[in-house]
Amino acid sequence: STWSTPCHPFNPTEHQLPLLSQHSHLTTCPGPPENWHVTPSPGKGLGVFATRALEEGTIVMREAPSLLITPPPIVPGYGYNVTEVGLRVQSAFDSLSPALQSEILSLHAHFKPGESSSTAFARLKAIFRSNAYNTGKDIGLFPKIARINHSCRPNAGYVWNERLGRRVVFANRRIEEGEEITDSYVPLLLSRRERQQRLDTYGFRCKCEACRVGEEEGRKSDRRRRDIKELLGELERGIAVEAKEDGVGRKKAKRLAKKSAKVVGLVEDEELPEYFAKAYRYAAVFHSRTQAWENATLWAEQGLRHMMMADSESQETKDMLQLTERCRRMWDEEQRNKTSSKETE
Ligand SMILES: C[S@@+](CC[C@H](N)C(=O)[O-])C[C@H]1O[C@@H](n2cnc3c(N)ncnc32)[C@H](O)[C@@H]1O
Repeated sequence: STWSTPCHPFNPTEHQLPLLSQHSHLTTCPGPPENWHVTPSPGKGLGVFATRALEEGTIVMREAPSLLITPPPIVPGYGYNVTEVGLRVQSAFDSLSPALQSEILSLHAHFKPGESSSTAFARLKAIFRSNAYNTGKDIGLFPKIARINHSCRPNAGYVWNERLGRRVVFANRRIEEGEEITDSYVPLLLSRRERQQRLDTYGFRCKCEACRVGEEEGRKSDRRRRDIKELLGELERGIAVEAKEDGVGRKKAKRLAKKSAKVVGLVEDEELPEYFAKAYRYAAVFHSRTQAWENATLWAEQGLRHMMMADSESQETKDMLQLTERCRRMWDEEQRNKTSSKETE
């Protein structure tokens, strides 16, 4: 990745290019070539495209926010006080270098119908609304990541990495050379209509491959996403409850194991890698509760692979590694017991 070489040490102020020019060894070091570039995307303004094939898990970008605000408290039933958000954005913007300010001002701004676009304040507010991402408890603008267009079946995932202070975008499946890199602006477990309602804020009609399908295929996709949401909710509640060792407990564990296998099938059919790690983890946990060690191990390994892509050092990933090791040990033991009982026969 761009940031992991000695040319780009981790430094929260690295976006302030004028400072870098004082360190000639930094500016003369060419660094690795980017694996993406920004170019027009028909019907979508600019977009980000892969300059070479990117294997699943490849980090596309790691970017620190250029502008970050802590939002005001949400007013119940109303949301954020928009003017207050705007004032915080303006004040953060005013403290930036001219280079960063002009990078931000070059970003896309979508104005709502009837909204004034005549003042600099109105433009900055619209830019923020059209491009910002939630960043932990804050909201941030990432000018490079902001060029990534939306898809309801995105080929890139992202996480806010608190330790690095960066948003990380990675390929969640193989991306071909020349293919547009996409992420999602809205929760994906909504129907086409609900997703479109949310995307109206950004001022476009989604024509991604998940939305472009015929009515029947579209209805199937809506149903799958709704089922995934319901099943994940049920499994989430089930995981919090210790499995009982009695007959009722075993029956319940079997039922949940079956549902976890079902949700894996659904996220795979719907091609939503964003939910793979979650689904594989549930499948591993519930199959371990039924002592189906082979399946539990295979799913744990898949879950671990996907969590490693997002953040190899997160607590979630460490917990998954432990679960994977436990499943492997238990499966090995099961194999050994089978072999020795055959030998004694
Ligand atoms: C965060 S910006 C993405 C980069 C933007 N295309 C640009 O030129 O800077 C969001 C804006 O991009 C456009 N956009 C993003 N995804 C799109 C899509 N799937 N179809 C059409 N327009 C899209 C919309 O205008 C949206 O308001």
